[in-house]
Amino acid sequence: MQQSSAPAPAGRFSDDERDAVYRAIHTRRDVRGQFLPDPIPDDLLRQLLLAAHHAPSVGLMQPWNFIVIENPSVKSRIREAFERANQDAVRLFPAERRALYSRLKLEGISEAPVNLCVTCDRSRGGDVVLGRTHNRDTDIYSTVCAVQNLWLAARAEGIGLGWVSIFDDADLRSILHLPDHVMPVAYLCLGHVAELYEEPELQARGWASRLPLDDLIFRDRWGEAR
Ligand SMILES: Cc1cc2c(cc1C)N(C[C@H](O)[C@H](O)[C@H](O)COP(=O)(O)O)c1[nH]c(=O)[nH]c(=O)c1N2
Repeated sequence: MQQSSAPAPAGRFSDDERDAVYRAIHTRRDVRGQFLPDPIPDDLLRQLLLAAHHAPSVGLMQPWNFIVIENPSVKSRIREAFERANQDAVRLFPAERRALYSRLKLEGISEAPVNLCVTCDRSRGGDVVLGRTHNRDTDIYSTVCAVQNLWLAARAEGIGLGWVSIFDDADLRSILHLPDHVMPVAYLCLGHVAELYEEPELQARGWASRLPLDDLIFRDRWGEAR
């Protein structure tokens, strides 16, 4: 017999619950330099990973894996990979931005007690996955949804999280022994934090700023460039 579970009524959030969700969204920050050395208890880390694991995914593919990295020698190889990539990165910016770029702290690999690589197993679910038939990259999008869930849950738990993407993919693959069908999607640094920036650190440091929302909304103006 086929099993089914009927949809339950959509419970409304209380005002406090709703405010808490928005607070997590609006005060979530990318953390690089504010990590404390205190360890993250295993059950708390598991809670965060459970939040990630409840992300939406194409065809319920759940293509993610979570590689937990705490070993200092692995971290130090990752840090070296970052350094190599970052030396290339700085040269790509116009000369007048390079000094500011070089002053930015863009990772907390060694300081964060836990590093996490969130990967996407592109073969999970077989060749044909519902919803992925016409856009193969939806598995990667799903994995990014898991990262965002993790990021928001971490914020609610007082855990800082920083995403580091300045790597040569081949370095991450080789250090973490990833097979070809597994893609490293996000390299994350996690740890307790004493304080958080009130605005994106890149904005506080004059690198970029949040765009006005109204400039990004297009409604019934299909003829116009966007
Ligand atoms: C895909 C992706 C990749 C990266 C980032 C984010 C995302 C989504 N961010 C963090 C990014 O700079 C930050 O989110 C924005 O500046 C906005 O700041 P808040 O996250 O709101 O604090 C980031 N930060 C950093 O210091 N080094 C990095 O390599 C990256 N890479």
